[in-house]
Amino acid sequence: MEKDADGFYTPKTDGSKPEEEAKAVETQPATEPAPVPTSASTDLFSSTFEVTVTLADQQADPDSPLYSAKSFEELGLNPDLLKGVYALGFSKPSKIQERALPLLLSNPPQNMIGQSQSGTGKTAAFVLTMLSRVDFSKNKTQAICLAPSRELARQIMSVVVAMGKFTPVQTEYAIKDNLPKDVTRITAHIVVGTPGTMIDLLRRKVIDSSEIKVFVLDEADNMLDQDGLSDQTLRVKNMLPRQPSPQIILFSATFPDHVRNFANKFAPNANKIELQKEELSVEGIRQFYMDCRDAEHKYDILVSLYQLLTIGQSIIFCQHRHTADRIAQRMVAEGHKVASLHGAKDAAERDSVIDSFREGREKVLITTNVIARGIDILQVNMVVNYDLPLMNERGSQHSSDSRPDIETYIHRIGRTGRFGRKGISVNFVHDQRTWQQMEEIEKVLGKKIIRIETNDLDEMEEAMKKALK
Ligand SMILES: Nc1ncnc2c1ncn2[C@@H]1O[C@H](COP(=O)(O)OP(=O)(O)OP(=O)(O)O)[C@@H](O)[C@H]1O
Repeated sequence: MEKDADGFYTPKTDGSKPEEEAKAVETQPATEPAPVPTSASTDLFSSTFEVTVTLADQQADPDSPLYSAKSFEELGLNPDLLKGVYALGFSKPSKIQERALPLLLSNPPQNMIGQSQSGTGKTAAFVLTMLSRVDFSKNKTQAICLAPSRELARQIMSVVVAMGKFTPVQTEYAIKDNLPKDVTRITAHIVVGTPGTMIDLLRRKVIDSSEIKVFVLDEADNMLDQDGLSDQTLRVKNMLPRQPSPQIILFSATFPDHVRNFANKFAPNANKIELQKEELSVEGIRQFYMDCRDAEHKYDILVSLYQLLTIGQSIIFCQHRHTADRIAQRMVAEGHKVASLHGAKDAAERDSVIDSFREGREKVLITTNVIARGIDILQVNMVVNYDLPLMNERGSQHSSDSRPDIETYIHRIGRTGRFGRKGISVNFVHDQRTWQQMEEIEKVLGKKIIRIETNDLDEMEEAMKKALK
């Protein structure tokens, strides 16, 4: 894999589509995802802070989710995929990769419900399975993958393209505004997208589902949650072949009980890899909170944190789209450089904002739950919960439910501390209610959330430095 000076790789451009199919659909997506950084084996964290623990140390520690006793060679991957894995800079599998891949690749194919902490390499496990199961000699769609956001679908695609670099794989997106309206046929081996567009393509028979043999749901608990995308996900499943039914692969860092039951029905007789409740959050993420006087004070504190937010990169999560926009506009008007991203922006703008953040051109991203899950940007060392995530944001069924949304909290803070790196999260609380919500999060996760004085930025900086060491 070619890396540029900053250690980024360039995804393969797939121009190998036969002529007549190329007429039906452009093989290249309208917007290419930004390159995803590779994981150098020891260069964990490039900021002004010194890092003392190396990835190699963590991968040798049996208590770490990154630990593995095996090598990639021992996991049954074909040589072209091994080349792809090594070209990405992976030297050893993580625990979830070591455990899941032999099960995922064994024959006859079996379903999988796999859980592992954020940033521990689930994507590679399901991407390698899709690539392993495709018969490249057939120009038919054989694997589909659904994710809850276009940003995540684009990121997954960049991993498919990178890991499949030494194979003739053809890929296509099923995300809004990425295909010509009059497209009549997609023959790409692997299609990655979001449920609405995937339904549309299957319904119109643009994707012929008859040879689909792998069906992946990333962020599966979200894709199967009644308050989330379960209706749409079910519709996709109902359009896939019944006999033989595809191998169904569900992955997430969280599987709350109410979704797990449904997941068991959705992926019957699945092999299961589960986490205990106390293992849910990642060790390398230090959690803090700041006690703000009122809602307006939250804004002042955020602004006063700006220097710290830009040491590495930061993601600020708000409850509402308009809050994200308003904060971003105010900060920009006051001379700060920040970007905002949410689901009300059009596709082209969303792509350009996330790409620019991924490439480090923007250092502070103010957003909503739209990118709470899956997004993998190694330089993000700080997450701020400007508003805590609440159950009532999940959907209409919970419209008056102001309990904290623990799963979304875990995913949000998991945007930092990726694959053994250090990171910090800061929660803003500003009244009795938000205080109680945070206490509940603390209780459920069993991890101390440490107070930092809002008027002592030196303390904040010190605490940050310590947490990131
Ligand atoms: N074996 C490996 N060696 C080195 N780096 C790896 C390995 N596997 C994955 N990575 C890197 O670790 C990072 C996190 O991986 P990934 O995005 O798949 O996490 P995840 O488990 O899907 O997280 P989330 O639950 O947040 O979606 C990525 O940058 C990926 O390239």
